[in-house]
Amino acid sequence: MKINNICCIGAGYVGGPTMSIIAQKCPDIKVTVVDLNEQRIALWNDADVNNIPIYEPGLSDIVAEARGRNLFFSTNVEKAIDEAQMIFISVNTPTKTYGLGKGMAADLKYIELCARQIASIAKDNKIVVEKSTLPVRTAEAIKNILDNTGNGVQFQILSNPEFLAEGTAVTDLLNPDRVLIGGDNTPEGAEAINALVEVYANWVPEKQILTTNLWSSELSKLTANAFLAQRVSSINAMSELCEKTGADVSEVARAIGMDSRIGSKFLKASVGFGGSCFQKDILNLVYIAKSYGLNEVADYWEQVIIMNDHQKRRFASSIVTTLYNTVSDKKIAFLGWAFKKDTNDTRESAAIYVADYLLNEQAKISVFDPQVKENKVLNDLNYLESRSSDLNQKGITVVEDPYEACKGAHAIAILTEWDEFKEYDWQKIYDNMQKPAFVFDGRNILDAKKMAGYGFIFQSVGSSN
Ligand SMILES: NC(=O)C1=CN([C@@H]2O[C@H](COP(=O)(O)OP(=O)(O)OC[C@H]3O[C@@H](n4cnc5c(N)ncnc54)[C@H](O)[C@@H]3O)[C@@H](O)[C@H]2O)C=CC1
Ligand SMILES: O=C(O)[C@H]1O[C@H](OP(=O)(O)OP(=O)(O)OC[C@H]2O[C@@H](n3ccc(=O)[nH]c3=O)[C@H](O)[C@@H]2O)[C@H](O)[C@@H](O)[C@@H]1O
Repeated sequence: MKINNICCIGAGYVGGPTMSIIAQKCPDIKVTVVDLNEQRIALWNDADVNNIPIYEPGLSDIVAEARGRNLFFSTNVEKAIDEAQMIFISVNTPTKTYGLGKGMAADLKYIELCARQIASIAKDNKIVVEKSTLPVRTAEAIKNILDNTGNGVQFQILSNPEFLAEGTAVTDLLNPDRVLIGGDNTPEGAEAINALVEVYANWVPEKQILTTNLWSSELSKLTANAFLAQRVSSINAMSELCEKTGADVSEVARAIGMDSRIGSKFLKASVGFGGSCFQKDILNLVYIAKSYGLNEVADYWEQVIIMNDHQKRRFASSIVTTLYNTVSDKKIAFLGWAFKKDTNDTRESAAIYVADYLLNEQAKISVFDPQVKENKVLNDLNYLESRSSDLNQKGITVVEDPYEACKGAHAIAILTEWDEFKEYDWQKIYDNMQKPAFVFDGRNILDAKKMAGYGFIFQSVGSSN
């Protein structure tokens, strides 16, 4: 079957960039991205393409090329579903905040809503593609809903998890290590798999397109994220030991990374991983393992989260202890709020938790992030419900100039590894701070010797300097 009309439900960090690349690489396919969020869709359609709602290097050029040609953003979900042969579900699957599985299981209510909507609208056979990250065996539930509430048309379910990382979404999508497609082991399943393989084959070499059964595909996504996060927690665990022993975690990472069995990527010690997915996907994995009675498996993976929480807390507490055990009314500058560089996404960013800790200690925090605006910072803090929004607003200010953020501060904490932080005039920053002036580099991006040369008392993660 040749696909010429695709719909994607969910115009977020995955749906938006993924569909933009499909549209760019497959000009013969009409791609419509739909979302219930009118404001988000309006921004995707903004005449000034620089206003698209997601900051990703290179993305606005691609949207400019394809939008209006074969790429469309719309709130008319029904029409797009009706017209499409293939429907990607790319909605959010956050951790449940209520009821059974609260705090661990994935909340599948948005997925179920999509399935019910597709079932009620579809008047011809459709291929439904799980793009969202889902618990293993979700396809079974989706199929049940589609088959039992539909209009008697045939549905094929595919699992096609997304492996892009934010900040590098465009290059990851253009040159993926692999594309994974899982489907039913039936002739109809194979036909659906082939239809999706053909879409990707427009730009991805076929040997990099893996096809598996549905459950392997669903579980591979959770496994990949668990392994990646586990590497960060492993190196962060070693960072604490380095600080005690005089070893330097960057040197250790380099030494072990040259072992080709270990590999050098994803070994950067940090203030802790953030992002919308690592924590949620591991908690989901832990929940699934527990639900099968696999308690040792669950405990093993849960430790990755426990270590990450510890890393964020110990970074924050070391600021307090180093500043003579009190930060009350002291100005602490935060450079960075996003969970990593080159994105405006702040979900689960370590910065939020470090700020929360310091606000409990009555610090006054001044934040600068090149891509994050004030309302997002406040929303992130309010979401934790640690204190009233009034108190959050009193404790934190967000400024548009890094030098202003640091002016008069007792300490600076680097929370995101934005490249521009390395280029600042650190002597000028030092001169305008309270003395002694402290820098806590949660991303190990600054040179310890140079920073000491300017006069700073400098601490980085995983080194006793
Ligand atoms: N953010 C990332 O880098 C990656 C995310 N994923 C997975 O992809 C999925 C989506 O993640 P994001 O794009 O980050 O989420 P997001 O929250 O940025 O976007 C999801 C969008 O779906 C929309 N939506 C929800 N229910 C809807 C409905 N019934 N009809 C129409 N629109 C609806 C929401 O309004 C929202 O705009 C999640 O399962 C996530 O785990 C996978 C790989 C990477
Ligand atoms: O499922 C998802 O959402 C995605 O999750 C991650 O991508 P992302 O969270 O966007 O970004 P990463 O580059 O993985 O970074 C995650 C966090 O780990 C931190 N990190 C990463 C690497 C490292 O060595 N050290 C480290 O502290 C980053 O700063 C960031 O806070 C995975 O890398 C993607 O493959 C996956 O598709």
